[in-house]
Amino acid sequence: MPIPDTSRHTPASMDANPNIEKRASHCFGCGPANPQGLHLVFTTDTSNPDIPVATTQFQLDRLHEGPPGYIHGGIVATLLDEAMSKLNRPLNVLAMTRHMEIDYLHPVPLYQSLVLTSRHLSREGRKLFHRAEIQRPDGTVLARAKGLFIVIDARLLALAGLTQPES
Ligand SMILES: CCCCCCCCCCCCCC(=O)SCCNC(=O)CCNC(=O)[C@H](O)C(C)(C)COP(=O)(O)OP(=O)(O)OC[C@H]1O[C@@H](n2cnc3c(N)ncnc32)[C@H](O)[C@@H]1OP(=O)(O)O
Repeated sequence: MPIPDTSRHTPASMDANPNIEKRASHCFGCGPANPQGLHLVFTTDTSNPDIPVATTQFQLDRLHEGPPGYIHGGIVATLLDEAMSKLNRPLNVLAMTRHMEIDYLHPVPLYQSLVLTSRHLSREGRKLFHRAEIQRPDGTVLARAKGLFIVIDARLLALAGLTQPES
């Protein structure tokens, strides 16, 4: 019997380390340990600490195809969600996506280098409002999203058997 590939088959509940950041190494969007993930690496501009901006460049191939030659719409949503989620740590919170809405303005092409960027808009208590865009290098916006993220408190994290990130 073949030995299971633990990078794919170990359930999160069986990971030894409860630290939330170490567990994030298999995140489909940004986890370096996920062999099928997107491996997105963001640069975060915190020159205005109240309005962080996250940016990355990416290029996908047919593994993520939807319409012939273009990225699947669900993957477009993943890209936009991932970019917005990268604004939470610079704001010193853990937060999860509660709601997002997407405008698919143009098909998003495979095999082209594209720019994915996100920006924090505002905060109301535990509600964070962000936006994100996918652009061609010439600035043409192909898809954009607005997202509502809810701050996860330590109690909820503990209930899930997880611990806070190391500061
Ligand atoms: C538990 C595991 C923890 C893991 C931590 C990982 C951290 C890092 C992970 C990185 C992940 C990367 C990203 C990912 O992929 S995250 C993965 C995808 N997201 C999820 O799985 C989250 C699932 N949802 C939940 O678990 C709960 O909803 C949470 C815990 C988030 C909040 O549940 P809770 O029961 O506490 O609250 P609520 O849901 O009733 O509502 C909350 C508030 O939102 C308001 N509202 C709702 N809709 C709208 C709207 N359209 N416009 C304006 N406002 C709206 C609503 O009125 C309320 O406001 P208020 O009444 O309070 O004023």
